[in-house]
Amino acid sequence: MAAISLENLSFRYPGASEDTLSNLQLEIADGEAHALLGASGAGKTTLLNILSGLLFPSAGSLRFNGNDVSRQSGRERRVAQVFQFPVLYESLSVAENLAFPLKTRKSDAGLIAERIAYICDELEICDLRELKPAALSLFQKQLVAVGKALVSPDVAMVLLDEPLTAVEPRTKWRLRQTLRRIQEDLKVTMIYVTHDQTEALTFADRVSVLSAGGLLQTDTPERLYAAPAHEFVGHFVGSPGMNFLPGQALGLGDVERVGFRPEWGTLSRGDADSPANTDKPAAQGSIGAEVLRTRLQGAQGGEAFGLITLSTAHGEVTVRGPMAGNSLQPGDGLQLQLSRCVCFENQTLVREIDFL
Ligand SMILES: Nc1ncnc2c1ncn2[C@@H]1O[C@H](COP(=O)(O)OP(=O)(O)OP(=O)(O)O)[C@@H](O)[C@H]1O
Repeated sequence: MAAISLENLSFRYPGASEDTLSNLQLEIADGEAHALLGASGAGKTTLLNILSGLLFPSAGSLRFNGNDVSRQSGRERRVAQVFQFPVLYESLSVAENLAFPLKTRKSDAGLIAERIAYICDELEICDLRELKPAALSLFQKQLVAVGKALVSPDVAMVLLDEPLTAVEPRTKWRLRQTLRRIQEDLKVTMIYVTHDQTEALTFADRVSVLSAGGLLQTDTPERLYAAPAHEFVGHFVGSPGMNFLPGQALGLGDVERVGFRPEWGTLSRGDADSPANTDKPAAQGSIGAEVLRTRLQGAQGGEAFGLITLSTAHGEVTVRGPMAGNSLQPGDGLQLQLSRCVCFENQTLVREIDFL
């Protein structure tokens, strides 16, 4: 397995006037489960193609275990890839499909048999060995494709390109869990490329958020959530994303903007001294608000629970929490108390504040 490092890596498509990827700096540890997360057009496919050796960087370098592999083919780098749609030979059995990468490298029969047994055991697909792909579910086919990627004993890294795309919806979570288990068991360096934050945050040890060809943050899922380095990350990660208000709204006039997650707010009935929709800065961490609308999501501990959109003097915000027996009505005056917020200058994180 390999540690991967990108050093000031940039890429520009021939004829383009701007770089599609600019100055990427990234260190991925040997055996790490890493996710590249970004919206459509962020540059994920371009970076994936650079990692797999289909494209070469225009500037900077890509290193595997310290060796510059920027100009090597995927085969030389020993990169294996799992695509959105399982790539299997329909005329070959599962065992023969698994053997294929080793046969093309002229591995000896003993090693091939040993590796197929090992992979089938690890992926729990021993009962599928003699079946042809046509007899398999999409879930099973993708599992075999993962097996093909892992079968070579000297694979340096496995790239997973939106691997759940083609799998039946009800088995997506199972494949994601299986991938995670395999990664942990085999300690393979895996890079999972996706636009889906749930997939990225539940699969990876660390996630890199890519936007407009730049890396905004590389961090653990917990830190991405609690301390987004950039406002875009706060907005993009989480469902719904982070709320933003001017610093002055919370009496934090020394910072430009504050962000808080819907989960970081609790609501209480407003009092006469804290009317909603006034410009008066509130005590730090507390602000007057008025209910705009509510959206029931379910119940927790027998109490209605959902999203409450509030109007404040400084803009709308959304809070997740109990809906007081669903008795909240549009127009109700409330007090919003935050447990935590993060502060931004020029869209960049400058301070984290825990109020409680
Ligand atoms: N062959 C190409 N020539 C010129 N520009 C390209 C080419 N391929 C992609 N691009 C541009 O590079 C940028 C990044 O595209 P890329 O496909 O890497 O993004 P992505 O994050 O994978 O998006 P998606 O999830 O939609 O595939 C886009 O602006 C795209 O238009």
